[in-house]
Amino acid sequence: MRPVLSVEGLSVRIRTEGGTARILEDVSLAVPRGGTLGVVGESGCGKSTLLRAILGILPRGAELPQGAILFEDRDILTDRAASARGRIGFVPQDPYLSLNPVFRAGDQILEAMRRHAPGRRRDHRSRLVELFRAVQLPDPEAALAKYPHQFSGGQRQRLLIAAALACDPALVVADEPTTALDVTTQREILALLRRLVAERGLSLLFVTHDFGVLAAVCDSTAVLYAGQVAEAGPTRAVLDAPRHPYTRMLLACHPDRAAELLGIPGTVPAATAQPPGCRFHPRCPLARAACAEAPPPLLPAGPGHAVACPFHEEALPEAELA
Ligand SMILES: Nc1ncnc2c1ncn2[C@@H]1O[C@H](COP(=O)(O)OP(=O)(O)OP(=O)(O)O)[C@@H](O)[C@H]1O
Repeated sequence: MRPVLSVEGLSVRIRTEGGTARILEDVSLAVPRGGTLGVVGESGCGKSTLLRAILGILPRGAELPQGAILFEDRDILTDRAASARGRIGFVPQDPYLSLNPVFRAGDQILEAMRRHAPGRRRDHRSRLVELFRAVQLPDPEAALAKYPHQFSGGQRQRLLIAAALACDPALVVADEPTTALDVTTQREILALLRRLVAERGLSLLFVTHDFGVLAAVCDSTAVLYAGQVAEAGPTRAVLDAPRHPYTRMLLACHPDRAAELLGIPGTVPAATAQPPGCRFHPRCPLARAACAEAPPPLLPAGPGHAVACPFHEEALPEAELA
């Protein structure tokens, strides 16, 4: 079956006063229909920019992206009529910042439903109550009349998940939707997302910097480093048998996978000063001259598993894995 979303050779650049920020470079990945893809990487590696490109909301100064973003087989970068607006649900990172405090939460979602699918208010209303029930908001009828501050953080995130589902999207993209929540609530929201994917056949693109979250939700994973895909494959293969030196070093820092990425020695380069070739080479213990010459292609590393490093079979020095 063809993927619901297929990003092919996507490059995103933004002009800034400090030069051109080369944020994403030749990124390819796919979200299978009814499947979940996680995109993981350190802060600044381009996760949010990837989502913005998919949602068609790149910031001011962005050049026309190179490559293609095929959503239900049409390129939403070039085919205006194929615009994905309203057909891709979005769950934002911070439920506290994503609702207008002066309007009832239900009205805000109903307004969005009306914009995307004109129809009778009563029908939208009953669909929203059904969605509130599906995301397990207590007393769904009463929830319609409440203001955002009358919900807890976890309940607000449930509201936003309901909002993302309201227009019956073919794909839901979620930008670290549990980061702002406490651990227990985080677990509940992840369980909810898993259940919705299973019961509603949702396709989900999930951005995170937390390997634990990734393992809990995503069937497949793409590891992003400085705007390039370092490694991609089934989540279990990427976590249990990581191939790229970057993934191996990250996972060695967090053997229990429960912690967030704290990073490895060095920093992600500024987007205006990306190194040539493999962008990880200045931090890589396996690097050699060739790594600075051209970006390495993704090479097969197992069933459905690919790695952008020709030296991925070499052992890393012990010190890097301590
Ligand atoms: N509008 C912009 N203009 C210039 N550079 C930008 C802009 N937006 C993002 N960047 C740069 O692009 C790179 C990737 O940023 P992005 O926000 O996509 O990363 P991220 O992986 O989502 O990070 P985080 O996990 O911290 O949210 C960073 O170096 C960032 O400074």
